[in-house]
Amino acid sequence: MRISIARALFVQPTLLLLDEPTNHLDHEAVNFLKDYLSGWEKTLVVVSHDRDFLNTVCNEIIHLHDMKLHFYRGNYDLFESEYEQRRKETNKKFEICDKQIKAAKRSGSRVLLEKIKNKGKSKVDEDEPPRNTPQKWKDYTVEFHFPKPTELTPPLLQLIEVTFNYPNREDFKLTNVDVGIDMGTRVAIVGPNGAGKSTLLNLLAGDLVPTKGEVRRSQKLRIGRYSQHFVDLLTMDETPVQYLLRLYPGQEGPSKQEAVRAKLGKFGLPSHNHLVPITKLSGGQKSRVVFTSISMCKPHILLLDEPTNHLDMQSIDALADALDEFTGGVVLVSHDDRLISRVCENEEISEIWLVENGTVKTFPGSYEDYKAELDD
Ligand SMILES: Nc1ncnc2c1ncn2[C@@H]1O[C@H](COP(=O)(O)OP(=O)(O)OP(=O)(O)O)[C@@H](O)[C@H]1O
Repeated sequence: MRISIARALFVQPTLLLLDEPTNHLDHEAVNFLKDYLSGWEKTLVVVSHDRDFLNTVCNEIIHLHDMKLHFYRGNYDLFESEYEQRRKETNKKFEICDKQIKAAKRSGSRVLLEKIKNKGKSKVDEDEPPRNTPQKWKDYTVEFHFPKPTELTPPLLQLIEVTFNYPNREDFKLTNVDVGIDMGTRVAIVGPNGAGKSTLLNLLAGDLVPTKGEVRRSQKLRIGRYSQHFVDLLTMDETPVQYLLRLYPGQEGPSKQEAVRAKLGKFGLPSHNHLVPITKLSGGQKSRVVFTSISMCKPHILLLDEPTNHLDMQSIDALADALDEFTGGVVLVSHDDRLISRVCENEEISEIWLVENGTVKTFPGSYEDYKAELDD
């Protein structure tokens, strides 16, 4: 990511187009990019889910809503408050019109009903308000949910005095790694790019085997994992419904297919995408299939590596809400400030693991303290 951004900036373009530029960048690199782009005098068009980044570099927001582009002046915070205002005003107009239509129907006055409903339209449909009468604002809702896991006796997962290095990589080694996860644990793994955060997560998951030391894992432990690797591993020629029914055939209810579709819908995958091959879905849509699958495996621990890279802001908030409610353990590697802040909100139950200089230490402070230390 650093290389492709450097390449784009180097040619000093008149129009700079950036698609999720903060994905994969560490805190320092994001700060550099924010400063650099704040002084950018030419045109910049950016797609990003990074609220803080948008607040710093943007002075106009284009919002795609209800199949139309809506233009807002100002940064993301201003967009958000104006959006909310537009939403409230639209719904208020809709409610007034709806009340008038209901009152006219009750009165039995067809003339009055036509007058309200028929502004600019010749045919009156009793049940459907015509398109030019005020419509209810089309809200976009998404709800993530991870079911309550069965209780297991602690410790759930432990790395004891672990050392790890990749074959033929003399320049990188993790040593003296001593960490543990239990039900209710909230951990954010932080550190610079290339420090070993994903490596640590892979050691916890059992995908990598320590060179030295011990891994203790509760026998019945189920782990839910998210990373780009898992998105790439989806079977692309299956539909989301086929894929999930193959993994989890025992669905309850009269229709197994409908049970799976209801879950996909909650995770924000529109229904017209449920029955098309996964290969035709966008990155964000594929990641919703992975999240649905994680939820269906009823995990005790969630190991999440950059889960927000393809998610929109509403979905990031929905993920944060779901993690908040989840009673199992959560270990998160993310460059998304907002998500880490949410996961580590309660300092009593959360920990920051700092991966740096070849080892892992618990940072003595909050995530805000960690960021302040980096900014000094
Ligand atoms: N499969 C592999 N084989 C050899 N070296 C690897 C492998 N995977 C990662 N590395 C190296 O191990 C080091 C740590 O990588 P890792 O992906 O764990 O870092 P990270 O902290 O997650 O980085 P980032 O923030 O950029 O995602 C890097 O130097 C990387 O080049």
